[in-house]
Amino acid sequence: MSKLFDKPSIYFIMGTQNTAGREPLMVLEQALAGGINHFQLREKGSDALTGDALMKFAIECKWLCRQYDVPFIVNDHIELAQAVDADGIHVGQQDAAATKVRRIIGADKILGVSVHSLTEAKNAIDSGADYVGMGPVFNTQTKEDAKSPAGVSGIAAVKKLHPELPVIGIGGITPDNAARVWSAGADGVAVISSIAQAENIASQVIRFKTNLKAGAGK
Ligand SMILES: Cc1ncsc1CCOP(=O)(O)O
Ligand SMILES: C=C1C=NC(C(F)(F)F)=NC1=N
Ligand SMILES: [Mg+2]
Repeated sequence: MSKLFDKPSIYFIMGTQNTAGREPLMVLEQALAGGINHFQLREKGSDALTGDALMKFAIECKWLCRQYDVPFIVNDHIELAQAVDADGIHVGQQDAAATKVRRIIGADKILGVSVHSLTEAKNAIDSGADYVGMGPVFNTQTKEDAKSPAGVSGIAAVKKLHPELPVIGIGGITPDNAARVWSAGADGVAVISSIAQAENIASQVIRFKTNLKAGAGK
């Protein structure tokens, strides 16, 4: 299997509440056409899909990702990830313990863990995480209970101690600041609103790629 995060990964994350009223599957298809490298279904909030509607939506997202050979990751909901045979699951510190999740999903699925410190990063590695997400890096309105922006120092610190651990930056990332996350050593950038709410979604993904490639040269 190719390296999970061939640098720099554009990791698109979306739920039905992030698309500013546009058809979510159209948004995902456009992002895939633009060349995202990973997709995470993060269905949260009061008007989030549930039950059969969520299951149906998740299956449709998964098949779109399959058409573009992009890993399909489910946030939080292990049972949903299992039910639709997702490629992986992403859990936060308040979700099921990563060790338990790894045992449930098995060795071949992707396990991502949100971390906010070196200790949490170490625990994630010991729990069998394939990558960690760190943020919010910049200001974000997308996650109501987000911690205050931490900048890129945490990413640099984790990469220094664990150079082999893929680290994804998240929170307020746009084409204009993505290179800063990249030059701090991140293996990829996770993006919700800057892609999901872009005028032209595919071109916005291409803008991320172009700016990251340019930033990589620095
Ligand atoms: C899920 C999450 N975790 C930390 S910030 C964030 C939201 C990121 O959304 P956006 O890319 O729109 O700032
Ligand atoms: C809260 C989150 C933090 N990081 C990530 C990822 F980008 F996948 F690492 N996803 C999340 N849902
Ligand atoms: Mg969570």
